[in-house]
Amino acid sequence: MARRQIGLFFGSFNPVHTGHMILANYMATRTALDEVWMVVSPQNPFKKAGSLARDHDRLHLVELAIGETPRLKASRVEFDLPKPSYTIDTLAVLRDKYRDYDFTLIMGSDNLASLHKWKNADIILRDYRIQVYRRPGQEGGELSTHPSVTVYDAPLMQLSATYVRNCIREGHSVRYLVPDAVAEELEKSGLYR
Ligand SMILES: Nc1ncnc2c1ncn2[C@@H]1O[C@H](COP(=O)(O)OP(=O)(O)OP(=O)(O)O)[C@@H](O)[C@H]1O
Ligand SMILES: O=C(O)c1ccc[n+]([C@@H]2O[C@H](COP(=O)([O-])O)[C@@H](O)[C@H]2O)c1
Repeated sequence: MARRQIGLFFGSFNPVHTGHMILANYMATRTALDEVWMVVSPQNPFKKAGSLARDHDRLHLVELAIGETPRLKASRVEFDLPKPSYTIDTLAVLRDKYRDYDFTLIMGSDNLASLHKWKNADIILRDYRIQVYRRPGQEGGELSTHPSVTVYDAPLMQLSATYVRNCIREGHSVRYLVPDAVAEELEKSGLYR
């Protein structure tokens, strides 16, 4: 039987937005992947924790965003690992736990451009395939042509979690910037206000 192909889309998802969902769904339905797991990272090693909502709140929003969408899943695997969240360590845990699955990384071209600074980047590039999604105005740098990297052209959306957080703080609507269920929950909970 063919091994199940899982795409891992790591992110702070602070909060998850429509750009993330377009990317996750594109990778899950238009490439050789069987599923995409959206892995919520408690703490990106490169980002300040300052405006970061609680892990469980961010995970809940990702679960709401996914709803019943086929092939998409939310993962909390990093919640039980040391912080900050080093991707190589998470990959080792997942490989060990799911021996029948093949894991591929999914990332935006902005993250590819700084991948060389990640912990054990050389091992990540040697042992894993990486599916990259072009982010407006952000090229992936030299690694775009690495043999482990495939760059996909998917619909572009100029949107960031920072922009969504700023909208909320300034009292503007985020409807359509995030999935409906996420917009409702953000309004109800007062998160990022
Ligand atoms: N609009 C977008 N379109 C496609 N990919 C995106 C978009 N925004 C973020 N990504 C990708 O999603 C992943 C997780 O990103 P992250 O959670 O940091 O979102 P972000 O919107 O960039 O957040 P922030 O503004 O807080 O830095 C990264 O690989 C990033 O490249
Ligand atoms: O492993 C590393 O060294 C490393 C360095 C920078 C970022 N990452 C991971 O990359 C993912 C994307 O982060 P973010 O905040 O841009 O959504 C998140 O899971 C981080 O933990 C991982």
